Amino acid sequence: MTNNKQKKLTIIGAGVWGSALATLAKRNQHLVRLWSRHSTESLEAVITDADIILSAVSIKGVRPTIEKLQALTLPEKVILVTATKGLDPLTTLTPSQIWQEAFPSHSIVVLSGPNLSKEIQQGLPAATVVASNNRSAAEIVQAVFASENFRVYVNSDPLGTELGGTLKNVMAIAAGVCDGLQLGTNAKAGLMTRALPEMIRVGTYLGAKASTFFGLSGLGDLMATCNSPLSRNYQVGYGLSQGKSLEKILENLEGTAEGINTTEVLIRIAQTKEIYVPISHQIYRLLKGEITPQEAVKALMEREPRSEFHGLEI
Ligand SMILES: NC(=O)C1=CN([C@@H]2O[C@H](COP(=O)(O)OP(=O)(O)OC[C@H]3O[C@@H](n4cnc5c(N)ncnc54)[C@H](O)[C@@H]3O)[C@@H](O)[C@H]2O)C=CC1
Ligand SMILES: O=C(CO)COP(=O)(O)O
Repeated sequence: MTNNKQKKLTIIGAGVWGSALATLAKRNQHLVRLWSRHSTESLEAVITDADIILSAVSIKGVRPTIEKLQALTLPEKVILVTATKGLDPLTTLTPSQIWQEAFPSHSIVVLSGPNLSKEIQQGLPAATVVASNNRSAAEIVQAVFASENFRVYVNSDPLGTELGGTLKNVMAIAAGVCDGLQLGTNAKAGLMTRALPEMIRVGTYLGAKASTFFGLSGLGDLMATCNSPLSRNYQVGYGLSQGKSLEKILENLEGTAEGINTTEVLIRIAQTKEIYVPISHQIYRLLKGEITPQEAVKALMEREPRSEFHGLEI
């Protein structure tokens, strides 16, 4: 039996994040259908009558998922939510930009925040952001997920919200290196603090609001991911600091470390647009095997002296 508040939600992507989001919505008594490309049921069947379709696939699944949906009929009232934290290697676009391009008449909502999926699955308290140009669509998604253990905020900067969650993955790799090399609390504080203006420089260049990066999806997710061994991106950095090869680290990684692809795309953007991204640049060289973790630290420390808020308008 359905009531007015009960929504029909289809989640595409049954990885750890899609599954955690499904748990949250089910706890709120919504009708949830979780689908992955390996499901036996057809995508057409699981989106029938959906009020909301949420995509929690990794970045490489975004375009294939959109193509499958474009081949089906999707009424304009269906709200599309993207929870992916990545950048498209083909176009450098964010997932919400790709979704909006493919479905120009639909409301697109970004869901992003400090949300390590294992903690969410355990029912530990957490907060997140839903952001959209269409506030009422964001509020509908807010109501679907909000509970006593999951506090959901709304904002009107989907791009900034999305880029906070995406760019911090590169910084989480750096944080894993920092902890793995036992560089100490001062170094970690310095790294995380300097990470934020770097993210803001890129984000504002791409059209995001600087203030969004001080919220849950920017600073909040930066703190969560850079401080938790649960983060796959952190694990990548930590593994590299222990002399493991990237290939070996990925063999044992549970799920996707989006920061690897994001670093590559980000460096392409930064080089073309001449954006100063020193931390990301060293992570890029480290991931490529061009330098050791120790050399990355040395390169960061030996740069020309600069003023603290150079080039930043906050
Ligand atoms: N795990 C977490 O704590 C959080 C993850 N995220 C983001 O959510 C996204 C998914 O992350 P996880 O669930 O952790 O990763 P995962 O690796 O567990 O799951 C990835 C999902 O994407 C699907 N997928 C991959 N390639 C595909 C393709 N070519 N076509 C169709 N589907 C494809 C997989 O089937 C799987 O369902 C990532 O962008 C991640 O950054 C966001 C917040 C928290
Ligand atoms: O985005 C996340 C937490 O908010 C998950 O981080 P990882 O993808 O590094 O595990």
